[in-house]
Amino acid sequence: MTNPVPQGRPRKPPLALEEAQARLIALAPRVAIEHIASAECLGHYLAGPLLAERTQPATALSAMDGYALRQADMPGPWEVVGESAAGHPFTGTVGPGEAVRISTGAALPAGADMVLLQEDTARHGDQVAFTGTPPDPLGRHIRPSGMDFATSHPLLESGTRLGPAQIALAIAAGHSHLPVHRPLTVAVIDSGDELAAPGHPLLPHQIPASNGPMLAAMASSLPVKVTRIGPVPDRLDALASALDTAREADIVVTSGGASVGDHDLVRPALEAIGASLDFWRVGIKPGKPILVGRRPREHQSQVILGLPGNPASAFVTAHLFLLPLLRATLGAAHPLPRPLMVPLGEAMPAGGSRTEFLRGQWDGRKVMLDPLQDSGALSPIARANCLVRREARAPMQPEASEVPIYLLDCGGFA
Ligand SMILES: Nc1nc2c(c(=O)[nH]1)N[C@H]1C(S)=C(S)[C@@H](COP(=O)(O)OP(=O)(O)OC[C@H]3O[C@@H](n4cnc5c(N)ncnc54)[C@H](O)[C@@H]3O)O[C@H]1N2
Ligand code: MOO
Repeated sequence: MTNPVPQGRPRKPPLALEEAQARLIALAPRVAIEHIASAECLGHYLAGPLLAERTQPATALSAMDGYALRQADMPGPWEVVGESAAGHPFTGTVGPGEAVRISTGAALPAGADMVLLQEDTARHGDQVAFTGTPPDPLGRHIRPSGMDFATSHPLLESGTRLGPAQIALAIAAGHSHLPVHRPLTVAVIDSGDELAAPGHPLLPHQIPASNGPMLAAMASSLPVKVTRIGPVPDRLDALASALDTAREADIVVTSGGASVGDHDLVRPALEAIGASLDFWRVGIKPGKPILVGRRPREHQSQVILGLPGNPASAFVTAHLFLLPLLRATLGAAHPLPRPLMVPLGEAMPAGGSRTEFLRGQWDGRKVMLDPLQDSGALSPIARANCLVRREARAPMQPEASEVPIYLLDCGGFA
C-alpha cells in the first residue's frame, strides 16, 4: 500500500470537549461481570450496589480496657466475677455489685450498661473501686450493636471505585467476593518513522518512543492488561498490520499520525481495516487532532482512540479521553475527571481559541503554571501534579483568582 496524498484543510470545526467526551463514553464496550475475591478488587468498580450481609458490631462492644458494670451501681465498689476479652465473651450476667474485666473490642456482657476505664479504678484482688472521673455520658465507652452498619443497609453505590477502605468495608460486611467487570484488554501502538525502541542507539533525527510506555503506565492505574505494539513505521500497510495485531483488544490506543500531514496515517489506516471514524479533532490545547473510530466485530465493535503524537498532547488527551473511556467501560459511576477550584499563585494570561489544559504545580495553597507549555515538551508533564483548565478566549486572570485544576496524582481514583 502507498501512502495517500495530502489531505488539505479539515472541513468541519473541532468538536467541543464535553460533547466529544460524551460521544466517546457512549461508545464504551460492554464487558462481562465476574465475581472476584474482595481482597483482589483493588482499583475495580463495583458492578452493583453493596448491601451489608451482617450487622457491625453484631453485639455491643467495649471501646476501652476496663470494667463492665451497671450504671445503677455507681460509684461502686464491685466484685470482679469474670472476664470478657476480644474473641472470648463472658457467658454470665453482670448482677448488682458485680463487675467484669473487659478489653477493647470485647463483647459487653449481659446485665452491664457501662464501662469504667481501668485508669479510673483501683483493683485489690477481686475487688475494684472507683477512683477517677465517671464517663460522660455513662455509656460512652460502649459501641452499640449496628453502630457501623446493620444487615441489608446500603453501603456503597454501583460504580464506586474499590480502594483499600471500600475493600475492608465489603469484607467486614460479609462479602468475600464482589461483582466487578473483567479486566480490559488494551493495545497501545506507537507510530512514527522517527521512533526507536527505548535503549536503541539514536541518530539525531530519531527519538525514543516514550508515549507507549507512558500511556501503558496511565492505563495500568486501572484493571487493564496492556499490550504494547511498535514503534510502527509511517507506512499505511505497517499501521494497518499493527491494528490487525491488536484486533482482539477491547480498546486500541495509537499515538502520533493523527494530524493533517502526509505521514499522518491513522485515519487512512482505520479506513484500510474497515473501521469507521466517529469524530476527529476537538477544540482543546494540547490535543486537537484526537480521533475516535470503531472497528466492527462479530460480537462488539472495538473502540480505537487515536491520540496526537506530541507527548503533552498524548498525556492530556489520555487524561481527558482514554482514562474516562476505560473507567466507563469498567463501570465507573463518574468516569470523567472532576475539577477542584484553587487560587492562582500568579496571573494567568488570556486564553486562545481552544480550551487549554496547562501543566501546573499545586502546593496545597496555590497553583503555579509551568513556564514551558509546548505540547512537544515532556519535562513539564513530569514536573506537573495538575492540569489547569483555561477556557477558550478567557480574559487574563489575576493572581489569587480561582481556577479549575485536575489533579494528576490520584491514581485514577475518580
Ligand atoms: N499543518 C498542521 N500541522 C499540525 C497541526 C495542524 O492542525 N495543522 N496540528 C498540530 C497539533 S495541534 C498536533 S498535537 C500535532 C499532532 O500530530 P500527530 O498526531 O500527527 O503526531 P506526529 O506528527 O506523528 O508527531 C508529533 C510529535 O510527537 C512525537 N511523537 C510521536 N509519537 C511519539 C511517541 N510514541 N513517543 C514520543 N514522541 C512521539 C513526534 O516525534 C513529533 O515530534 O500536529 C501538529 N501539526
Ligand atoms: O493540539 Mo496540539 O496537541 O497543541 O500540539
